[in-house]
Amino acid sequence: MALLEIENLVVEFETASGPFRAVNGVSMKVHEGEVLAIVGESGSGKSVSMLAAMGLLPWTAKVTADKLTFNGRDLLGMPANERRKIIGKDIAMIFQEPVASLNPCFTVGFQIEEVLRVHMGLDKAARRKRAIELFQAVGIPDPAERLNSYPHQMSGGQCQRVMIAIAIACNPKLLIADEPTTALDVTIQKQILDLLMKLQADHGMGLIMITHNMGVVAETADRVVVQYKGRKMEEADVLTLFANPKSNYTRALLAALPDNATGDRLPTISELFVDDQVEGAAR
Ligand SMILES: Nc1ncnc2c1ncn2[C@@H]1O[C@H](COP(=O)(O)OP(=O)(O)OP(=O)(O)O)[C@@H](O)[C@H]1O
Repeated sequence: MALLEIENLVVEFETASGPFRAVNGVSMKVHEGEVLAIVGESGSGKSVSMLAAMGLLPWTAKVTADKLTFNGRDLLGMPANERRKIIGKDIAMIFQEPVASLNPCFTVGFQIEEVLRVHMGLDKAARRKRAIELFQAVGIPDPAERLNSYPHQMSGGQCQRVMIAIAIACNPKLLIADEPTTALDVTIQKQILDLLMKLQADHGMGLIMITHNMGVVAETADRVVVQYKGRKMEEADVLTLFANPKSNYTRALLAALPDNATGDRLPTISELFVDDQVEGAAR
């Protein structure tokens, strides 16, 4: 059975100029221990698809799907309090802006221990012990001391490590990483990706890697979903996608990689891809 199964997901936002369809009939599956990359340019609906699955969109979003299940359980049909028990525990998410994702008013120790209190029911001493273990696991030096720091006292890379520690605190079955390295320095990006891949392998988690970066896809993914303007354009295992892309949009994404540049100037996606091909999108 798939860990997360999505069929024909549609997300519409109510806006001042009328309804806006951000996700248009997307389907995908993620299995235990599998790394699925969702790739596409900014605005293609990658984050909104996953926030919809997590139930984290604002009330202006209308979410429908033929199927939206986690471990066989219907996420859309279940009461909000049931869903909250799954989100943050069995499914965890990390975001692009690690500093902004943490609460500036509380120490990072308080924030990780709160997750352990709410979802795991650990007492104070057990929470502290586990928090130190988790900080060690994500490579934060002097973990016992660092627990007393506020987010602004840590670098972006350290804050992302804290976010990852919080995300894995309850041993999730599925981790959704939304552009986890985009806001970080290039040298730190590789360290964070390596850390995520190590944790995924050690814990056998399913991992959904949302990215606009084909390099990240090549380094991490088993399978890839390519999205454009809210639609799924293509889905393939990573080797097939790079060797034999089916959709023109995927070909355009690959041709825009610096390694594939042939002339003086790198072509843009819009030069390489004509939009009317979106009608041929995969379901
Ligand atoms: N609350 C909202 N109200 C209205 N439109 C929204 C809302 N949230 C997102 N959108 C729109 O939905 C579309 C998809 O956004 P989404 O964030 O999923 O894109 P993305 O592919 O993840 O790109 P990025 O990498 O830039 O986040 C965008 O056009 C965005 O402006």
